[in-house]
Parts: sequence; structure tokens; C-alpha cells
Amino acid sequence: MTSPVLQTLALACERDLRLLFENLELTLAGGDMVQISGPNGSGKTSLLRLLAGLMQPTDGQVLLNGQPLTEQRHELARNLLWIGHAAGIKDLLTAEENLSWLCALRQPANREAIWQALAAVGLRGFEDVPCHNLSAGQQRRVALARLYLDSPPLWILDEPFTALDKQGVAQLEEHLAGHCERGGLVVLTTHHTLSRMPAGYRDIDLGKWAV
Ligand SMILES: Nc1ncnc2c1ncn2[C@@H]1O[C@H](COP(=O)(O)OP(=O)(O)OP(=O)(O)O)[C@@H](O)[C@H]1O
Repeated sequence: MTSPVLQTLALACERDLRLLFENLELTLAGGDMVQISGPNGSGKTSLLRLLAGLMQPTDGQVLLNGQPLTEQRHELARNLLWIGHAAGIKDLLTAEENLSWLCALRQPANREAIWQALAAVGLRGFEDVPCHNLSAGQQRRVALARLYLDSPPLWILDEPFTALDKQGVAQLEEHLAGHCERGGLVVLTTHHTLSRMPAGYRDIDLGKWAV
């Protein structure tokens, strides 16, 4: 698997007239699992959004393979799987329909692949259930099933362990570490202490760049 290289140069982020961090310098490449840590409100989600091209920095730059992210939209879309803090699931659609729709935005998936992905996250037998009839943890599992479909190398995940039970957390930790060991790149926020870390694991404490 060939992962892109993500780099930040003197990155600064201001939100609501508050400068959260500045001069943030990071280089992230295949094999890395990077956990962004820091207190509530320190800007972890904001940093993920900057890396995913969903927000513009106040100052500095994000580079993808050495080129400004703003000029690499197509490349970013090809390489990135973003799962935000909210599960991003549509209540009225079934688990299968949600995945089919989410995958269609990037790489359409057939029914068999979707059912396999749902089985991988423990949702065998729930394929046809409308998501408003699933628990919070099951809805999170629907979103995470995308990580078991034909997925791109760069995964940016905001609080992916939210609402998961112990078995779900352990399984996800294993899957994320395995992705990195196959050459993928994972950037995530979590307040959970990871117990399965690949060789390329790093913890980035945003507090170091706090203003
Ligand atoms: N949509 C928004 N508009 C304006 N300011 C925002 C918005 N979302 C967040 N902020 C502000 O940006 C700051 C950082 O928020 P962010 O969500 O990035 O922090 P975080 O470190 O991820 O927090 P948490 O640990 O609570 O998830 C906070 O002070 C917050 O008030």
C-alpha cells in the first residue's frame, strides 16, 4: 500500500477569535499511527479537519506529497477516508443503504462486500435494519464498517472508539494497527488509552503548540 505523505508547515489555527495553536510542524507517512491528544477544546478536531482539507489554516500550510493540499483535491479524495465525530449515518436508511451511499461517494461497493464489512463489525443480521432502530454503538459500527471495505491508505478518524463496547474497541485497535503495518496511515483523536500500537505509533500533544 502506498500512503501519501502529509506535512504541516508552521500551521496555525484560530477559531472563534481564539488562537488554538501555531507553528505546528508534523510529517506523517505510511506506517504511522498518530494520536492527537490534548485537553477538551485544544483543537484536536480542528487539526484533523485541517489535515482532511475541510478547513483552511489561519497561517501555514498542509502539504500532500509535497504539494499544497488546496491544489491536491483530487489526490486527497482518492487517498482519504474521513470519519468524523458524529457517526454520519442517516437514520431512515438501513445499515446496508448507508454504506452503499457512503461508498458511492468514493468507490461504489457491491452488496456482498457491504454485507461482509457489516459482518466484520458484528452487524450480521442487522443489514436491513433502519439505523434509527440501532443503538449508538451499532450506529458507530455501521460508520466503521467503511474501514473494512476497499479503503484508501489515509484514515483520519475523530473519536472512532465513541460508544463502542470493549470487544469493539479491541477489534478496532487491531484493525487500525494492522492497516498501519500494511503501510497505511492513521491519524486519530481519542481520549481512550490505546493498548495495541504499531511500530509507527506516535502521540502528538497539541498542548506543546498551544498559544
Ligand atoms: N464550528 C465552530 N465554530 C467556531 N468555533 C468552534 C467551532 N467548533 C469548535 N470551535 C472552537 O474551537 C476550539 C477547538 O475545538 P475542537 O473541537 O477542535 O477541540 P477538541 O480538542 O477536539 O475538543 P474535544 O476534546 O472537546 O473534542 C474550541 O474552543 C471551540 O469552541
